[in-house]
Amino acid sequence: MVRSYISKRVASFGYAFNGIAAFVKSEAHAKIHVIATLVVIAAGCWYKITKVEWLFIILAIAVVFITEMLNTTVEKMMDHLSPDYHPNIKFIKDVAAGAVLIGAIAAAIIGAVIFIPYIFPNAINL
Ligand SMILES: Nc1ncnc2c1ncn2[C@@H]1O[C@H](COP(=O)(O)OP(=O)(O)OP(=O)(O)O)[C@@H](O)[C@H]1O
Repeated sequence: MVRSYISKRVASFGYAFNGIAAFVKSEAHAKIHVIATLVVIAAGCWYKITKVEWLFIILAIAVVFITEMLNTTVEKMMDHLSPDYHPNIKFIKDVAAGAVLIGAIAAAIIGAVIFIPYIFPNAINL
């Protein structure tokens, strides 16, 4: 009983990791996010950003990936259910894309507020 519960949970983790791998493999946006994430992590290590700054960076990375992954699932679901043009599909896809945009803008602001003072120490203090 306990064993089957644990093996089911382990399998669920496997499916979730498969989902991340499938997303990165199939979506061009995902590859760009992975490269951007690696650049940001390298910059964070290089400038030795603080613990709190790391927390914001991790949150920003997560928001970008989560919104992009949910947007991709919404797009795939809509294309599967209704490949033809429909105003409701337009609404659903546009709202999902809007969520991605909000996440990306928030991440860009967080990145700028954290890294600009490190990159340009003499610039205005953000
Ligand atoms: N079946 C449809 N019915 C109505 N409008 C649609 C439909 N498919 C796409 N659209 C419109 O086209 C926009 C782009 O849709 P699409 O699925 O191509 O997303 P995308 O952002 O270009 O995705 P990706 O670049 O990840 O393939 C949608 O936001 C929506 O406005």
